[in-house]
Amino acid sequence: MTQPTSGGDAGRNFLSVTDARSLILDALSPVDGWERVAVRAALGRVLARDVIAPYNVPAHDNSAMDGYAVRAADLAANAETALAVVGTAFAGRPFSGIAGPGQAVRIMTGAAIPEGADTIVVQEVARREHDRVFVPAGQKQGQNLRRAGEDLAEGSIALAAGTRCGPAELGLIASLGIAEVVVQRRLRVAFFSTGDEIASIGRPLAPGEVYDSNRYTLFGALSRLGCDLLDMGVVPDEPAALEAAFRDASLAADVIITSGGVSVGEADFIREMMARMGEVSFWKLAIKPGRPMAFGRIGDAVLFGLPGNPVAVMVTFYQFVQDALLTLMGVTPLPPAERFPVRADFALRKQPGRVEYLRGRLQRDDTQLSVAMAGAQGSGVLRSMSEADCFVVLPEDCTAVQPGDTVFVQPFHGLV
Ligand SMILES: Nc1nc2c(c(=O)[nH]1)N[C@H]1C(S)=C(S)[C@@H](COP(=O)(O)OP(=O)(O)OC[C@H]3O[C@@H](n4cnc5c(N)ncnc54)[C@H](O)[C@@H]3O)O[C@H]1N2
Ligand code: MOO
Repeated sequence: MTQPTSGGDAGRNFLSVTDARSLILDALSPVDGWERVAVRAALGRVLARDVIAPYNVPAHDNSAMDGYAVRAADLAANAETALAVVGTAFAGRPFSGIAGPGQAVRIMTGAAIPEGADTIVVQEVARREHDRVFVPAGQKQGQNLRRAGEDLAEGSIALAAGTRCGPAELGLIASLGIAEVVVQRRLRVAFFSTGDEIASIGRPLAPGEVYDSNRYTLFGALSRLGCDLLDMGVVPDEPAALEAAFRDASLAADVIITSGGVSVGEADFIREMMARMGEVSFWKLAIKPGRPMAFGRIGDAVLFGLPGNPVAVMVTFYQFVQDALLTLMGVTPLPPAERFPVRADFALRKQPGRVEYLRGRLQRDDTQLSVAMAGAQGSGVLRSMSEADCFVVLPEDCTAVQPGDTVFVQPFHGLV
């Protein structure tokens, strides 16, 4: 395991984002269990076994263009060559004869290359006169041909175990004639919100209450990952209720995600409860937002105690929890974090010693991409999260940003 290092902040030994990620990912391995599903049902699922190509793809040498299948040896180097057209090859209806010396076969895209032919001349350059075709000089042997096994050789790994299936993978599996694949079982994730001030939607707010948004955000994020969800609602700040919720969650799920109660407030029983029921570390991360976070285990379940602030939930989910869940789901390798440099269109002062995730909006003019702030940056302001399309990631040592500076952004597309 990586040794935690100080994230600065006046030497208060905050855990850095990099170390927290390593501590989490090093502690996790894929859950056991697989099932066999039909190709369509594999969308979003993780392959538990390699998919092996049962035959060559393409299965036979075939034409990449509509035109004429010819023998390169027949063609004159510097002059037009006349050939006798002896038949036609269609995709799915091959020419049954042989293309002999001085002969050509009319051929359509995808049709098998007739025996004897080795080159395709596209019809746009050929001149047809009755049963003869005139081929101009300058053709290259083997042109416009797709070779058998060019995409995948029989017996080779078409998709490795650990691949998460998207549309391309479904198509690839189908192209091999495979109807079912073996995938990892779905991850079971239990989640609840904590806090006496948190009200579920569907009733008016009492004074001092706020509606529960975190459970809806988490529902969205977890649903996209294809997890089996156990939504346990809002659990009040009462030891007996919290204990029952943790016990039930740890028996039913692989992962428990909570929000709220991980800081140091007087009503934050949840910290004590987590510590008593399992092996849980409480971290102060060198990050903003999302500073307090808990990670560990209760029974056999992996626990993430996320901070209560709604944007802190999203930042910690996407910077830590998502890759942890993908690891438990068996995804390997993890998709690389996409980051790219753009010009800042804003000014900002920043405390050193922590990574800040700002909500940004990418803007394009004719020549370059830049990023503006997406609105108020408080860690409870979900509106700017909804208006943003990227995180602007300011590293620990950054102390200020001026318009025109280069900053790194992490686009939501592909992340969220
Ligand atoms: N003395 C200190 N105070 C705080 C610290 C600290 O280090 N020392 N950290 C601050 C930071 S940063 C955060 S983030 C919060 C996180 O604290 P908790 O995890 O204990 O969260 P709560 O106090 O329960 O809630 C914080 C905030 O978020 C609202 N909230 C909570 N749950 C929901 C929900 N499900 N839906 C919508 N909104 C929710 C809650 O009402 C609070 O406003 O602590 C700081 N304090
Ligand atoms: O860092 Mo807290 O995470 O401000 O919201």
